[in-house]
Amino acid sequence: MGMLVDGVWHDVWYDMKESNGQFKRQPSQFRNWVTADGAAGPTGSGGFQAEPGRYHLYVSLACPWAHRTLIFRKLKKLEELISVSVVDPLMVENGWEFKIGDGATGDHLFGAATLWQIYVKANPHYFGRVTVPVLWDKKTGTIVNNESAEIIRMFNNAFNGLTGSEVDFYPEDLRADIDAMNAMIYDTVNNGVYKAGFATAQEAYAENVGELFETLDSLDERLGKGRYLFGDRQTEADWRLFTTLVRFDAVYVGHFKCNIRRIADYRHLPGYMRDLYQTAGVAETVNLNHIKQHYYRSHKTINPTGIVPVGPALDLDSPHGRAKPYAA
Ligand SMILES: N[C@@H](CCC(=O)N[C@@H](CS)C(=O)NCC(=O)O)C(=O)O
Repeated sequence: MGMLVDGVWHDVWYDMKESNGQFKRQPSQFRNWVTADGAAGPTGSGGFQAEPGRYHLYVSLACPWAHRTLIFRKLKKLEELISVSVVDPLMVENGWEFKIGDGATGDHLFGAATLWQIYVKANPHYFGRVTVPVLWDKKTGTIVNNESAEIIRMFNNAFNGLTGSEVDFYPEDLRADIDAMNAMIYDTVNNGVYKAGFATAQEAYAENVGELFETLDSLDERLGKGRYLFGDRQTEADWRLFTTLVRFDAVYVGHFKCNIRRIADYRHLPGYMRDLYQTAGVAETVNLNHIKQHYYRSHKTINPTGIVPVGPALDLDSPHGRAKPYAA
């Protein structure tokens, strides 16, 4: 684990002294958008037109943020258009590394050894953390964007003219509600588990765990009234929640000490999670081995022995029971 300082790699853990033991996630720095016609998106500059074969995704199968982009690539029929390289699950002194085997693919574009080398290709003076996912432009040789929330928005619509995909996970009439739901889920659930797990002060940990379970309790209640977060319409908000839920009992309960309840203990969340998991194509994006290997072996300050727990036994393929009574 480390960061780049003026393009030079340094092996350093998160500095939390300034923040009273609270984990603060750094904003992503590459913020251009791929658009249908190459016009600039909401941030950054233009010149990144949706074209088959032009873009490449760098992901970790362990990472919940990168996982969103893989799900959207699958559901939006982008597999033929956007290629992917998968990093090794272990992230230690060199950060994310490229190795081949057991689901890790190596770097298909440059044969690089580490992800930081890709960041330096895009910006030789890059200063900051080296995170997945990364959306790379083969044509101009740079990183278009390294913010998963934005990459999934691009995938949702920029390539529709090429794929013919019409499914819309961010429909106009629900946008404000989806944004509000995302904000709550991001802060207290997606990032909430990290804020609990990386906390180095008891109070910071307890506060974040409390907020996390308050949100999970309220979501469980909401999911008693509809199949998805917005009734019978599957949206971006469901997929953003899913990537944390599917890691929860295997990793966050033990490794991040988010252990007031398991997802399995809830009434509606387990079936909801399996429903999403069983959506065509999604199971192939879930790699519980990478997930467990990454967290338990990479965070030496949390789990110094690097022992990976054998359990829990999860059955994501069992019937989800969610299609009724919610179907109209
Ligand atoms: N805001 C980013 C966050 C991505 C992120 O933090 N990824 C983690 C893996 S789960 C990472 O690569 N961390 C490396 C580091 O912080 O040094 C996004 O959603 O794309």
